Amino acid sequence: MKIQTLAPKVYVPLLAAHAAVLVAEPARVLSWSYALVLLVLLFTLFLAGRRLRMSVAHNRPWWTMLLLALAMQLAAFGLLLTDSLVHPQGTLVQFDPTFYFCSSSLLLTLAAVYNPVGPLHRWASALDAVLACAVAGLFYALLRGVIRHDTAQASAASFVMWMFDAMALFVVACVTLRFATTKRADERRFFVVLLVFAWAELVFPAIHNRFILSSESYLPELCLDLPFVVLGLRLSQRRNVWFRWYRPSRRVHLVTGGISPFVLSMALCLLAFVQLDRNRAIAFGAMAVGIASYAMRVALLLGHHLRQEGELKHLQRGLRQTVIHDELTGLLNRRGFYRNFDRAWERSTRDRLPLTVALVDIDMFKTYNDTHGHLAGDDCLAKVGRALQQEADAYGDLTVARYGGEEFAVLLLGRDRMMAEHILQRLRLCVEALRIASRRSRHGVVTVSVGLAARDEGEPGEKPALLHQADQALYAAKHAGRNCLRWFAPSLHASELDRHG
Ligand SMILES: Nc1nc2c(ncn2[C@@H]2O[C@H](COP(=O)(O)OP(=O)(O)OP(=O)(O)O)[C@@H](O)[C@H]2O)c(=O)[nH]1
Repeated sequence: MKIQTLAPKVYVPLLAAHAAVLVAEPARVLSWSYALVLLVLLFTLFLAGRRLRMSVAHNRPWWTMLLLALAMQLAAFGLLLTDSLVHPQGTLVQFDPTFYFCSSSLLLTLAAVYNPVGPLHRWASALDAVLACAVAGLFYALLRGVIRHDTAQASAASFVMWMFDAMALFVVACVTLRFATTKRADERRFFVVLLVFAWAELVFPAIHNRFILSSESYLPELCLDLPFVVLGLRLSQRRNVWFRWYRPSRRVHLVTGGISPFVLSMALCLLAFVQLDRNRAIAFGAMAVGIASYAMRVALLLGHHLRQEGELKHLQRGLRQTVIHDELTGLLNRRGFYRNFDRAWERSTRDRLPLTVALVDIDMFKTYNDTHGHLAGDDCLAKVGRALQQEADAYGDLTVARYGGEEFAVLLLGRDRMMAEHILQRLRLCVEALRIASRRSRHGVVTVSVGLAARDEGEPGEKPALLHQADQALYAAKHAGRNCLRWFAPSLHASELDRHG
C-alpha cells in the first residue's frame, strides 16, 4: 500500500479511538489518552525515519534533528503516561517531561539555524546555535524552578503553560524566518515540513492549554495528537504541494536574514529579564551572551559585505580593462582610443592646444599573413604594438591604440607639427628596427606607413573630420611607396587617395 493512502488510514482510526476514550471518560482516562498520543507519535516517527532514509546526504542533518526532536517528544509523553499511571491524581514532579520538551524545542531551533553552505553561514549557524542552547537552557531553568516549587498553585500552572507557548512561539519565529529566506529546492522541501510542524506545535497545544484549565471535559486532549497528524500527513506526501507558490525575493532574503539573529538575541534577553528575580547571575550572564553574540553576528555580516564589495570593485576594474583594451597587443582598443580622443579633443579646445592624430598601418600585412601564416601574423602584431608603446612611453603621455586589424592610432596633445612628425618618425623606425623578417616585402622586414592630421591651436574643426584626414594621409603614404610618413594636405590629389592593393 502506498504511504500517501496508508497515513490517513492509520491516523483516522487512532483519532477516532482517542475521541471516543475522551468522551467516554473510562477509569484512568489520561493514561488511555497519553497511550493513544504515543501511538500517533510513533507512526509519525516512522514516517520521519522513512524520509531520513530517502533524503540526500547533505540534507540528513536536518532530517536527523527533526527525528530526534520527535524522539524527545516520545520520551516526554512516555513520562506523562508513566506519571498518569503512578499518580492518577496528576502531579508532574516525579516524572517531569520538561527536559524532553525543551530538548525537542532546542533541536527544532537548531534545525532552523543550521546552514552548512559557505564559511559565513557556518559561523553564523554556530553563533545562532549557542544562542539557541542558551534560550532553551533558560526556558528549562524557569520551568523547572516553577514545577519543582509551586505546582500546587493555579498561577504556577498558568505560568508553565504560558512558558510552553512562548517556547513554541520562539521556535515558530526561527523556523518561519528561515523558511522565508530559503531558496534551494531541496532545503525548501525540508523547511516546508518544519514550518508546518512548528506552527501546528504552537497552535494546537496552545488551544489545549487554554481549554484544559477552564473546561471540565477531556476533549481538548485531542489537540495533543494534531501536530503529529499534520506532520505525518505532510511527510507522507511525496511532492512538495504546500507553499509551492512562495519564492523569496532578494529583498525578503536580506530583511529576514537580518531579523533572525535579532530574534534569537531578543528572546534570550527577554528570558534573562524574567529570570532576573530568581537568579541574577544567570540573568546577567544570559544578557551578556545575547548582546555579545548579536554584535559578533553583525560584525560577521559587515565583514562579509565589505569583502564582497572589495571583490566586486576588483571585478569592475578588470571588466573596465577588458572593455577598453585589446587582448592581442595589450594596447587600448578602438573604444579606448575614442574615449581618450574625446578627452584630448576637449582639452585641446579648452586650453587651445594643438592635437595631432596619426594612423600607423603595417605594410603588406595580407601578404605577410599569406606567407608566414596567421599565427605569425598575430605574433607580429603583438610585437609591433609593444614596440610602438615602448617608444611612445619615452615621450610622456601619448595615446597608442590598436585602431583595428593591422592599423594603430597615436594621439599627440600639445605637440606642434614638427615635434609630432619627429615622434612618428621614431615610431616608424622602431618598427623597422624590430627586423621582423617579411620575405615578400620590398625591405625584407616588416615596416609601417603613417598618416598624420593636426588640429592647430584654436582651430574649430570636428573630430570625425580629423580622423578622416589622417586616413587620407595614410593612403597618401601607401601611395608614395610605404614605410614613410605623410601629412594631410587639402591639395592631396584624389587619385593619390585610392586605396593601395
Ligand atoms: N594575423 C592577423 N591578421 C589580421 C588581423 N587583423 C587583420 N588582419 C589581416 O590584415 C590584413 C590587412 O590586409 P589589407 O587591408 O589588404 O592591407 P595590407 O595587406 O597590409 O596592405 P597595405 O595596407 O596596402 O600595405 C588582412 O589580411 C587581415 O586578415 C589579426 O588580428 N591577426
